Amino acid sequence: MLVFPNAKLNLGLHITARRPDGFHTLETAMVPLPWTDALEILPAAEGKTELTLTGRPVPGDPASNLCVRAYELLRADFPQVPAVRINLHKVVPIGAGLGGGSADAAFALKALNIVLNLRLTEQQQEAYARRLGSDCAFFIRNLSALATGRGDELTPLPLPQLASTACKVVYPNLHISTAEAYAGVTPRAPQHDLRTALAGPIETWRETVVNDFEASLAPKFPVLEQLKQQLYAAGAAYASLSGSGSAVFGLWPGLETPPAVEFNANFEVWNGRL
Ligand SMILES: C[C@@](CO)(OP(=O)(O)O)[C@H](O)COP(=O)(O)OP(=O)(O)OC[C@H]1O[C@@H](n2ccc(N)nc2=O)[C@H](O)[C@@H]1O
Ligand SMILES: Nc1ncnc2c1ncn2[C@@H]1O[C@H](COP(=O)(O)OP(=O)(O)O)[C@@H](O)[C@H]1O
Repeated sequence: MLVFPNAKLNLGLHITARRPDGFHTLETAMVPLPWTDALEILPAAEGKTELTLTGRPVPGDPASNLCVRAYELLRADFPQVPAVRINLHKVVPIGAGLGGGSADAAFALKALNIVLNLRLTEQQQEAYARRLGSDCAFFIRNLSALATGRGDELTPLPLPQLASTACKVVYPNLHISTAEAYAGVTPRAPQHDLRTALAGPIETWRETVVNDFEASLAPKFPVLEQLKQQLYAAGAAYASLSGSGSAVFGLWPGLETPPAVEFNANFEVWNGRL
């Protein structure tokens, strides 16, 4: 079975408290971004589960790849399942705040559910996904949602303004560790109610929709603010860091495609619609 795990963007992100377990409570809107990897899961020819990686190099031991961890998690509960061959072609930038690894984990669970005929409900798949990462549960239903708690409590959040909006995502070739980014933030009460702010026209979001990672990352990574300013100079109605970065995106309501913008030649750019 061949699936295409897509990335996500965060629209606003409030880090509200540090929990005793070291994780943080947050509220953020998550929307699917159609920048995708390709993931194939097949019954294994021999009795051994194997992963083949192509495309962008994925840091870390292949045995700890989130696709393999998804399989191992299911096998612990369903020991009779056969071995599988997993082929992952990695496209989405890593350490970018685009949730690419989390998407691979969730899409692996969804594909394994079908290939191994496990008949898990979406709710059960979300429960497995949560165990692989805070962001993973979002990618099971893969619909725009308000995420609270650790980022895994999801409430549907339709955002009709995005239907006719062009989007540009810029990855400045910088790997930002999510754990380190959280460690640099001082939690605080939100200045605006996120749901109310996002109900307004996109043009108002510049004043009301904030990603709390931006202020703490800015001194260390000045390129992030520079990218936002470049996107605003090119007419974006809203520009922001996604998640814990380093990808920055801009939105152009009413446009089919975003305007061309000159970035450093080492940066990667995705243009399209959400
Ligand atoms: C910041 C966000 C916003 O959507 O996305 P990314 O920037 O990673 O894409 C997420 O909260 C990232 O979720 P995810 O990438 O799944 O994180 P996890 O694997 O669960 O945790 C990685 C590390 O981040 C920190 N962490 C994560 C989630 C959370 N609510 N509080 C935390 O403090 C912890 O230090 C944890 O060890
Ligand atoms: N399939 C995978 N794709 C990407 N990263 C993976 C994968 N499996 C494990 N990882 C690990 O997860 C880390 C961060 O993944 P990713 O979700 O892409 O970043 P972000 O948290 O910025 O959205 C990487 O440093 C990598 O070691």
